[in-house]
Amino acid sequence: MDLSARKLGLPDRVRACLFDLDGVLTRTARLHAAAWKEMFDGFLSERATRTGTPLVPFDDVADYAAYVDGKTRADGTRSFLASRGIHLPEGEPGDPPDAETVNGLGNRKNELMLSRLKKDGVEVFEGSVRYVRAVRDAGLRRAVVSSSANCRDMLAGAGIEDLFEVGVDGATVAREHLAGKPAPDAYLAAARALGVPPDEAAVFEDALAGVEAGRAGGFACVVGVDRIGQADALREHGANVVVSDLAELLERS
Ligand SMILES: O=P(O)(O)OC[C@H]1O[C@@H](O)[C@H](O)[C@@H](O)[C@@H]1O
Repeated sequence: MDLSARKLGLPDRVRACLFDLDGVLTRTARLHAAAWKEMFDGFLSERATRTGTPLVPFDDVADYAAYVDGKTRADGTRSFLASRGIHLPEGEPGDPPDAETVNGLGNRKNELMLSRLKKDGVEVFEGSVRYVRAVRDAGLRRAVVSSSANCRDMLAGAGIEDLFEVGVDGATVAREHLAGKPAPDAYLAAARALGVPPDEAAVFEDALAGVEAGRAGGFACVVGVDRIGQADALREHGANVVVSDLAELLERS
């Protein structure tokens, strides 16, 4: 029996922990949600004026959780637009931020996100950092698995990059043509890079698309991290256990 994993509130067979970034390790999910709202509301309002239809703004809680949270920038853009019956051309990665394409809107959101990051900086959840240190001290392997192409900069900005041996992020997903969350591919790639089979690895996620990815990958345990009162939805989408802070897992065991 491996007592190390048990002290971390995880099944005995767990040898690796795979952490999402935004909303699990760093307090950046609300910055993403605000940047998405600013971008989509600008786009929707121009469109409403042009077509003479009423403006229904982006809901930064409900729309964010259902269509955008946890997904890559392009998948989030497409998914929300589809929920409103809007289909735009893909365009090119280098499209200017005023282009009416999936890439153009994504680039517009990224400009807004980067200026918010510059202003607010990257704050961590202290309980999460304490937990990751306990995971390291127990001798378990550690990876970050994020859909964000800004993941490396955010880890560096938060000063926690040294805690992780492997990083699979939005840039990796694009470069290696992986399917984004809710597909399990990014988590499976991280487990493979650590040399640990999925049924000996735990996934830590705050997004519905993220816990779905954990369930689809056949991981030993999917820990849902509930920051916004969506514990039931996290369970329905694949979490085996839900906590409001990772430090709770240390206190439990
Ligand atoms: O636009 P980025 O930084 O590449 O991030 C993509 C996505 O990354 C995910 O981690 C966030 O949950 C989403 O909100 C975000 O949209």
